[in-house]
Amino acid sequence: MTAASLEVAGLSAGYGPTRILEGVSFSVPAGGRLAVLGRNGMGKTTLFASIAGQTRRYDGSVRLGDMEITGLDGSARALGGLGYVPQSRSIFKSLTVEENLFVGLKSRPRSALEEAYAMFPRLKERRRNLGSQLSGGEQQMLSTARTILGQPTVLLLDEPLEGLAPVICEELMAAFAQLAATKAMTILLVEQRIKAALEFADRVIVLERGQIAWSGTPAELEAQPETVDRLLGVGH
Ligand SMILES: Nc1ncnc2c1ncn2[C@@H]1O[C@H](COP(=O)(O)OP(=O)(O)OP(=O)(O)O)[C@@H](O)[C@H]1O
Repeated sequence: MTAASLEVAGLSAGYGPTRILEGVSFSVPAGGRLAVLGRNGMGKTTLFASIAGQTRRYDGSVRLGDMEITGLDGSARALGGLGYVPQSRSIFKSLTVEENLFVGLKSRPRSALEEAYAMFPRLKERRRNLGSQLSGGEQQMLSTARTILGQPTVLLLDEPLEGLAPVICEELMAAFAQLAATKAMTILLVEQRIKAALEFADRVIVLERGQIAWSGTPAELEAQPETVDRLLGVGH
């Protein structure tokens, strides 16, 4: 698998009559790592859900590599190579770890499960445990691994570190960095833990009320503490 570029142009989207995103445009080259930052409620999840085809679109377009995916529904976008790991860590709690991973395999051979276990050895240890018996960090690993088994060309990770202990955050970020280094997929990351996000990314966009308020490199953002305060709030 090789990574695909992602191009979002003039995207306005929301829920029913409620417009949340207004004219959002950015692109990520194949193999790029983009951090999407912003305070609570600024539209980060809505952006990912819109790229994944799960909101109402009013205007604009989304391209995945050479493919225009604007008119496709969520499952067609997934088949086209878009991997979405939502904030809710949607795993099947009444299935075992391994059964959850089978769902991600689609038509791939069972042996491909080893890719998931190599990325997250904890999942192998717990492969016969039910989803409901996993810690928050393990649920995040499972949700991510299941999506990655589908070999997406663009991967959206929505707040993977939310509510996790620092040691687990480090483990997850190391796995994401390893994945990014393979250049097998382009990765977009929404994260409230700004330091971790900036260490991971090569580009950053900051959302404010559904629009892009700032974009640049992690080093540029770190050199502008007033921008960080203004757009990301005190305490980050
Ligand atoms: N299903 C929905 N229906 C209507 N409005 C929604 C829905 N989901 C989110 N919103 C609204 O859209 C706006 C943006 O929310 P969104 O979850 O995209 O923000 P966010 O930046 O991801 O926030 P957080 O960091 O808290 O996850 C908020 O005002 C929110 O109340």
